Amino acid sequence: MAKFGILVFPGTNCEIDVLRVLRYLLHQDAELVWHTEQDLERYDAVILPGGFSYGDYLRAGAIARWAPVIEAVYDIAEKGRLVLGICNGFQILTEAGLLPGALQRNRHLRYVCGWTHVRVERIDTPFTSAYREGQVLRIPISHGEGNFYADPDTLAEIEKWGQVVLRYANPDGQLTETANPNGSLHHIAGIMNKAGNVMGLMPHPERACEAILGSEDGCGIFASMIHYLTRGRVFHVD
Ligand SMILES: NC(=O)CC[C@H](N)C(=O)O
Repeated sequence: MAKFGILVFPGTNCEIDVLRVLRYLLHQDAELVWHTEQDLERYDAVILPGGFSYGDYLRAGAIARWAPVIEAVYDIAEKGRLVLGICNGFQILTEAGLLPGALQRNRHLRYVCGWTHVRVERIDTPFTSAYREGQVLRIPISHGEGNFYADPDTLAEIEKWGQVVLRYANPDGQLTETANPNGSLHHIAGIMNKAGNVMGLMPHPERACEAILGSEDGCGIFASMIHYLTRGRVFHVD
């Protein structure tokens, strides 16, 4: 069993969904952690869930990034523990400099909420080993600022290091214009750091872990993390 800390900032709203998946569906030790916490040493993995931390004032994630708990996130990331940012959590991780690039307002300047498809680009990571290479996942999105941007040099480096984990695609895995819901460069939906222990993604895998909710495709993210943490290595299912 792995021990997960789920960070909660004022305005976070997806923490119970993540807690439910980890505790009741996947039977892990998981608990909520308030943003004032300064020590995350007791967790194998930390998740920054979605929401509207500090009301998205200034920019989504720009204020949460200065919360006391973020210093502790730097510490455990440095030690190679797993850190996953979902939606607003991804925004906070880019603001904190733990992941490259930025999440700008959606290209059409509208909030988008609905189902999307993402193609798994890497399966040799602690977050995606439960999937098949090129597998297309059906996972919902819900954001106003999900338009991934990086300057040309940073984007080239992200691609060169193979840091793109998920790209928006159509159900056949093609990177068509209409499959990109927010204008993200290179269809980027999820990236990791160079070390491979910090990942952020805009889609909400915790909302796609039960068939009754319309998809179980998101569960592989959490299952991969658990496998990595309990077996100590990346595992390929097939
Ligand atoms: N679901 C979320 O985490 C929303 C993220 C952020 N508040 C946005 O609108 O972009």
